[in-house]
Amino acid sequence: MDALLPRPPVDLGPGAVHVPGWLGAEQQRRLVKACREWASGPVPLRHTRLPRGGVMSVRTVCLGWHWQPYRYSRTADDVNGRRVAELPEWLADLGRRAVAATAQHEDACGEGWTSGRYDPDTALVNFYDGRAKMGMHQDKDERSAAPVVSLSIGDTCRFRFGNTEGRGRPWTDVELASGDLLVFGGPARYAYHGVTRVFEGTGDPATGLASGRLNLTLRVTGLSG
Ligand SMILES: O=C(O)CCC(=O)C(=O)O
Ligand SMILES: [Fe+2]
Repeated sequence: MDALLPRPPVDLGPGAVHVPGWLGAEQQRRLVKACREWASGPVPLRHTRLPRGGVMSVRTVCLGWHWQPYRYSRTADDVNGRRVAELPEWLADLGRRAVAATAQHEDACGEGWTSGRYDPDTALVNFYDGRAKMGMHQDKDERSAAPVVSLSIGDTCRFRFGNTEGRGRPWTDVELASGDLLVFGGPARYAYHGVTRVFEGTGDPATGLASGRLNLTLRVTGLSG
């Protein structure tokens, strides 16, 4: 299908670019395999607990830094207290290539996002089953305004990209399919966004993921230590 109907990159407003089919089949397989390993430890894939007692429907494992609402730490204090796995250099490299791939959109983004070296130090790996969703939120626990690089594998989802003012409209709904890249930085860095639906059974099992959806976001925490 991808080859039959190539989908060109789309700007989702200043600072946000969606590049369909950016990851090749081999890269997707490699990522699925790696995610499976990360999901088994040292910190297991888990439903993140929210401060008010709820749990997120997605399951998450973190690399480099552990995220829990609403901070980063080196150890997974809300799971098993262990230090999270390192963010591998090959994944940081993939993030750099992702940012470079969207460089032609930089003009639309005001402040340059490709001017410095992109050095992500954390990745959040989210797994969605057919019922999982993610409510509208900002990625704002990082102390750096560097862009967020998002990679999707498996089932297609409906991703809602909103505005920086609040959870409501205006927003743009896009379908993120297996292999798609999304980068948001500059004026879009603090835009609200979420996943309203996963379309079960739309992923290709050849990726190694028999069902569900994986999303990896690479970020710069701006933290040290
Ligand atoms: O799954 C996605 O596409 C978005 C994930 C996300 O927004 C997050 O992890 O903060
Ligand atoms: Fe997010």
